[in-house]
Amino acid sequence: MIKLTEINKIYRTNEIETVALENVNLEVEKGEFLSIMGPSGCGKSTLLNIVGLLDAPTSGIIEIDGTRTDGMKDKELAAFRNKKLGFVFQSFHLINSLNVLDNVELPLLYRKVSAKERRRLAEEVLAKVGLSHRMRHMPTQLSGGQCQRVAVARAIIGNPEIILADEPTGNLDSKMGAEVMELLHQLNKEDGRTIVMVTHNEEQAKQTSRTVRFFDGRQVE
Ligand SMILES: Nc1ncnc2c1ncn2[C@@H]1O[C@H](COP(=O)(O)OP(=O)(O)OP(=O)(O)O)[C@@H](O)[C@H]1O
Repeated sequence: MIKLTEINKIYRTNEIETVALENVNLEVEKGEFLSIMGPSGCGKSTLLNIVGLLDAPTSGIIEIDGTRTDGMKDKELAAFRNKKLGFVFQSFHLINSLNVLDNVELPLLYRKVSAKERRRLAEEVLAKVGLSHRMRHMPTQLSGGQCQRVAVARAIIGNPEIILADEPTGNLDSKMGAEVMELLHQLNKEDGRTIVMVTHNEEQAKQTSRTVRFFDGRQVE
C-alpha cells in the first residue's frame, strides 16, 4: 500500500544542514496499523509528511497503492493526495470560523460532489464518530476530544484507504485520547483502512499491528 525506497531528507538553511531522514526503506501493507516512535527530532513528522506527499524527499522513491509519486506535477499530487490520504494532526487543524459540518465537508470541495451529497456524506461520517448532535457547533464550542473526532470525520469523508495521524492524542487527556484511539482502531479493523500513526505513547503503540522506531533519522527497529 505504501512503499518507501531509500528515502533521504536533508534540510538546508544558509549555514546548517540537517539530515532528517537517512536511507529509509519502509513498506506498509494494506490494512496494517503502523506506529512510528522515537525521540523528539528523530524525523517522525518529516517521514509522515513525506508519506503524505506534503513534503518531497531530497532523494528516494515513494509508491502509494502501486503508483510512483515522483514526477507528478503539484496539481496531480494534490488530487492524488486528496483521493488516497486522510490526515489527522495533533492540533486538529480545524477552521474555527466554520461549523462542524462545513469543516468535515472541506475535502469534498476539491472534488465534483454536489452540495446535497456533501451534506449527506458529512452527516454519515459525523454519525460514525458519534457527533451527530454537534453538527452545528463551532470548533471553539467543542472539547479537545470532540475536535479530534471532527478531524477524523474530515479525514475519512473522502473515503481514503490510508489515514496518516501525527500524534493524534498528543493534546488530549487520557480519557479523550482513548476514545480517539478506539475510533482509529475501528476504522482500521472494521473499514480496513491502513493507518500510519506517530506516537510517543508506548501503550498505544503496543495496540497497533507493528511499530517502527527511529533514531537520528534512521530506522533502528
Ligand atoms: N523545515 C525545516 N527546516 C530545517 N530543519 C528542519 C525542518 N523541519 C524539521 N527539521 C529538523 O529535522 C529533524 C527532524 O524533525 P521532525 O520534526 O521530523 O522530528 P520529530 O521526530 O517529528 O520530532 P517531535 O517528536 O519533536 O515532533 C529535526 O532535527 C528538525 O530540527
